[in-house]
This record gives sequence, C-alpha cells and structure tokens, in this order.
Amino acid sequence: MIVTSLHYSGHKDGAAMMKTTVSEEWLTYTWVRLRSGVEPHEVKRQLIQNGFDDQAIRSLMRDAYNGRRPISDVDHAALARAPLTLRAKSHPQLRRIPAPKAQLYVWPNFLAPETCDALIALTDERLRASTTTDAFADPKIRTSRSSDIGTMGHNLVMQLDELIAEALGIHWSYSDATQTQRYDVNQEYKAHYDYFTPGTRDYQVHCQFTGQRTWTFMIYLNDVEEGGGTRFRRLEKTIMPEKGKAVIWNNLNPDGSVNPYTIHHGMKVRSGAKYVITKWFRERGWGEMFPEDYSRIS
Ligand SMILES: O=C(O)CCC(=O)C(=O)O
Ligand SMILES: [Fe+2]
Repeated sequence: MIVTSLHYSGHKDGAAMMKTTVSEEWLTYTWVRLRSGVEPHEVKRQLIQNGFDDQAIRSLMRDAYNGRRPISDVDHAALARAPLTLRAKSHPQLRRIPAPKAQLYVWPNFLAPETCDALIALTDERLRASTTTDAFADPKIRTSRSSDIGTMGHNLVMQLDELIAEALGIHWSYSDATQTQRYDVNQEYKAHYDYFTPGTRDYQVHCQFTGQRTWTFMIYLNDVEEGGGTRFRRLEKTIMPEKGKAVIWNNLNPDGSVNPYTIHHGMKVRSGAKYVITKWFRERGWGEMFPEDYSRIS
C-alpha cells in the first residue's frame, strides 16, 4: 500500500482521517477485485474500511458505484439479439449452427495460437479440482481440473475479457470471472445445463447478486488428439475442439425462460489433453449491457 501518494484531510481532533484522492494503486486495487467477481457492495465496504470518503469511492468505482442494475432492467429479447447474432450474418468465420431450438454459434480462429499457448501456461500454474454448484450431484459428473485465471489480476486475462465482451457485444461486468478447464485422458463434464434451475436453492445461492446465466462463451485452447467434443444431444450437434475456436450459445429463450435444449456434454478425452476457456454471462452487471462502441466492431 503506497500511503504517500494519498492525500489525507485530517480533522484537528484526529477523529476522522479520510482519504479524499485516488491513486493508480487504489484504482488497481478496486478494479482487480471487481474483475475477479468481488461484488461491488463488498468492494465499497473494503474501500470504506481503508478510510476513503464517499467522493473518492465514487471516482474509484465509477459505473460500479451504484452496484449491479436491478433484475427488472433485464431485456431478454435484446439479449437474444446480442450484437454477435447480427455479426454472424456477415462475418467470414463466425456462423450459426443450424439448430432452430437454440442459438448456437462457432467462431474458428477466434484466438491466435500464441494467445492460446499463453493461456494454457497460465492455467497450469494454478489448477484445482473442478466443482459443480450442486453439492448433491454425482461427483463423477465433472472430473476435469479448473483454474480461476480471472482472479489473478493478469493483463492477458483482462485483454481476453475485453475481446470476448466485444465479440458478444455485452459488457464484461455482466459475466462471471474467467475460468479455464483442463481435461486429461478419460476426464469429462457429463451432460448438464449452464443455467441454474429457477426455484432451486442452487438458483437462490448462485443468482442472488448476478442473476441467471445468459450466454456461454467457450474457447478451445488446443487441438485434442482424440475425443473431447462438446455434444449438444438435444440439438443433435457435436462441436469438435480446434485450437482457438469459440463456441457460443444462449442458455435462455427470448422471453427469459431457460432453454433445456442447451444441455451439453464435454465428452471424454481419449488421447492427449483438452483445455477450454469458459466465460458465463449473467443478467446483472453495471452500466450499459450493450456498450455502443462494441456494436461498431465488425
Ligand atoms: O468442455 C466442454 O466441452 C464443455 C465445458 C462446459 O460445458 C462447461 O464448462 O460448462
Ligand atoms: Fe457447460
């Protein structure tokens, strides 16, 4: 903590020593936390604890100061028309998979091979067993390992977040912190939904601040020797891993209800290893959900 860069407006009696100006260090402190998925109200609490006055907290947190937008602001029809869906009509690589029951897209070569390699190296630095949010679920449902690369404050991941957010056309604050998954031989993620079933305790716990999951943006980081496809059994489509290829789908219907046709299975790797980035978008973030300058990117 670099205290010398801060200006204190101390009262003579010493009762309140409030920090009133912001520094690069505290901006980093604030935004690394917000990027990592720490809720705005918690970041605000930490800043208060560190002695900042309200004005300084406003300038540190900017759009996040007022917290996530209310659930009543969510426009599900607009989510179903996210800029990516329009871009797919003319983009040379991005295309919609012909499956009328769900919005499913593939984008080959979305990431450059060197970026994939750097993300794999970062993933391998800090692996943990993958979990599912349902404590009662079969422990064999997801046997891969995961890495919370979105909480490391790494520049590369922040750039990746921007790239994904711009590609989809939805601001990164409407997403969970970025994760990677590594599957070794015989590891898989059995058929599941990325959304939380409304009315369950799971939904209550995992959606209370951020709302439901909306779009999933997944990227394969390597070519898998054998196996490891992503199977959408109700759509009768299987996407095969290819280094840098993104698979993107909307877990919801245009009316906001969950779409069970999006059930998918990360199939067993038969030979080699498989790495994927998973980025789950959410109903609630701060600021504009569809920033205007994202829509201009072709
Ligand atoms: O690895 C895959 O192909 C699918 C991963 C997945 O569905 C997930 O992480 O939610
Ligand atoms: Fe999934």
